[in-house]
Amino acid sequence: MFEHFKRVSIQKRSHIGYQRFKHYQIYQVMLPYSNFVLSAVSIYLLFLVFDYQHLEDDFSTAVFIRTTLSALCFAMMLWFKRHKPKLLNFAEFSLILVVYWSILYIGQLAIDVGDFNYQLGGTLVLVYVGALSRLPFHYSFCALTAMLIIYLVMIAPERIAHDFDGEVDRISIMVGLFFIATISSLRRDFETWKAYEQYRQIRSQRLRLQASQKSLAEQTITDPLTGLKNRLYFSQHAFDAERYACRHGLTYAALMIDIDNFKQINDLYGHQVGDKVISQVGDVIQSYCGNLTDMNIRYGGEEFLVVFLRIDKDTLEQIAADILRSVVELPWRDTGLDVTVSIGAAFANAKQTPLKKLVNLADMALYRAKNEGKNCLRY
Ligand SMILES: Nc1nc2c(ncn2[C@@H]2O[C@H](COP(=O)(O)OP(=O)(O)OP(=O)(O)O)[C@@H](O)[C@H]2O)c(=O)[nH]1
Repeated sequence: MFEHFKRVSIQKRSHIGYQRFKHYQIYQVMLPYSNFVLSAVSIYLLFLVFDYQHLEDDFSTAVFIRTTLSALCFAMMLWFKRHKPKLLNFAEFSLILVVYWSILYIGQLAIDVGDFNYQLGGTLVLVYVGALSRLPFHYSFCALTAMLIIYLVMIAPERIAHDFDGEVDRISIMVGLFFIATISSLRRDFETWKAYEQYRQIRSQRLRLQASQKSLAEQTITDPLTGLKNRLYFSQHAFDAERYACRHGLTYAALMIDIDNFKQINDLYGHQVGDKVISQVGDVIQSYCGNLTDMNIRYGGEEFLVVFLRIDKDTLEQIAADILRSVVELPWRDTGLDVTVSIGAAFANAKQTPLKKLVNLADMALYRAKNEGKNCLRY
């Protein structure tokens, strides 16, 4: 128990933690259970039947008070639920007090006609606060205290004058009820905190799981060496890209880029240097194509594929020329390592040529570039 108190007070001190708890209390506790308030209001309205028995001439006043207040409670709770759920605690707290006051007021009317036992309905409101309401403890405690005071001011003096012993009994029962309802509210608060703790843990586990699923999914479509998308990504998105290009009647284009004499680089300088070359060529391609496409793929070992859905021939040629030049200018020159790439390009109308065929055309053009001296662009 002490541990629980300590934990609650530590969490309450942390402002953000407390704000989150408040949010939980409103949206996960108060909101779903707010219809209970309406059932309590219905019971309050049903007491009209007894008003008729007890009040004789003042019956119409009671009818007016009960119907007006019930309508107000219904309307207010529904309105707050819909428009201002954050104020639901305050709304229920106010309604409890107004309803309690009205019961005692009707009780006073009964006293005026000589009936001293018609305010006991007020104790049902105390029971409601302890047993049914989902108000946080500080609201419940304030409401219970206020109700006790209202009773002591409005009803107790007249009843003491009428029946001292009976009223002392009644007040002691009310005080007992006050303590029981207070303790119930406190226990409810602890349970809410506990439920919130569990909810928070489950939620953070779920978020962690979602994040790791997302990063795993990202990893499966990303090439770890270059950070570009891999062939799996291409096969997953090729159909959508093709359909989009067809629907919009686009002429799409593909560049197939392959590092020249790469086996030799591996053999002469080792695989680590080979990896660095692949990674740097990937950076060059990304720097020229990244803004124009998200189909920037490491297609094979030292082979890259770029698909453009909207591009004109001049821009494509400019990009290819920039890539050829930038790869040659890579800082490897100082080490005596010559890095160049060959590029095959293809253009096609999406309605007539499937994307797979476009890629084949680019591949064939790459083959020509390799055969015609490498370090060049061919169609
Ligand atoms: N370091 C490294 N080498 C790789 C990787 N993937 C493939 N390779 C190597 O790349 C080389 C490709 O060689 P080839 O297909 O003969 O092509 P090439 O030597 O570039 O010849 P051309 O394409 O005709 O210019 C092979 O030796 C593969 O082992 C990789 O991720 N890292």
